[in-house]
Amino acid sequence: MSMIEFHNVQKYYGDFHALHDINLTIDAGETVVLIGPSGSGKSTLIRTVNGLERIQEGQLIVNGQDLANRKTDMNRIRKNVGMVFQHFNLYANKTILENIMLAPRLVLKRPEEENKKIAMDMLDRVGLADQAPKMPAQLSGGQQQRIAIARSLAMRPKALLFDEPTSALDPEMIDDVLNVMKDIARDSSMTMLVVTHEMGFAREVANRVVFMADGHILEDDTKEKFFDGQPSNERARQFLSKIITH
Ligand SMILES: Nc1ncnc2c1ncn2[C@@H]1O[C@H](COP(=O)(O)OP(=O)(O)OP(=O)(O)O)[C@@H](O)[C@H]1O
Repeated sequence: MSMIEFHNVQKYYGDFHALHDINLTIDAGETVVLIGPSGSGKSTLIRTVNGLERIQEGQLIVNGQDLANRKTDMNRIRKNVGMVFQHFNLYANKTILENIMLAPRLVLKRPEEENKKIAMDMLDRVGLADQAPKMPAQLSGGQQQRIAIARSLAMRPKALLFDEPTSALDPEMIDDVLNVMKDIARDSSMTMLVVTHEMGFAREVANRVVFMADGHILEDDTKEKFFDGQPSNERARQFLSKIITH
């Protein structure tokens, strides 16, 4: 069953054509890594999936709902599709536990006791159950990003979008966040679309690697073909050799 389907999608910012004729299908449970040079449209593409950016032409079906249709309820989409950003934006004046319980309480009206239990389970899943009573500023950047992931998981989404989740972190914290993401990716019930330059993550857990440049998808391969064979697109080959040697 497909979770995300782009059919001939076009996206413009004013006159600027940011996404050109995007066709991409992601099945439920798949992990897809999206790569490409700066400005190629990766953030734009990922942000269309939960309606943070609207598309102008084509069809975008997420969890069975058509996002091109203005009548589609975006709140329903966002309940099922979580997003983790580069900057985690936790509420500074609330404890870690409160940060995680807030959205399920307000959006899902989840009963308090159950909400707390799920929040603690998710904290445990990201290895930070002992941090529950602390304030965000008492945690490192890597820990805060793991809290942001737990916060998304607490909504029990069907899909998670990650937009460069480790690129604002100090190097020694990156692996802790990637390990949490790998654990989620191995859970076959979760669909993941991840913008990252961390090719170790892609090699280990991605089902597919998608390469974008100038708003076009130029390559969409299984990870085996992408890493062990050769991407057929010349720009994808060049990009790959650059990010792997650096
Ligand atoms: N709100 C906006 N208004 C106008 N142009 C935009 C807007 N957001 C992005 N763009 C342009 O769209 C293009 C794609 O940007 P996008 O951020 O999606 O690329 P990206 O591949 O994620 O880049 P990076 O790796 O640097 O984050 C860029 O040329 C960018 O300048």
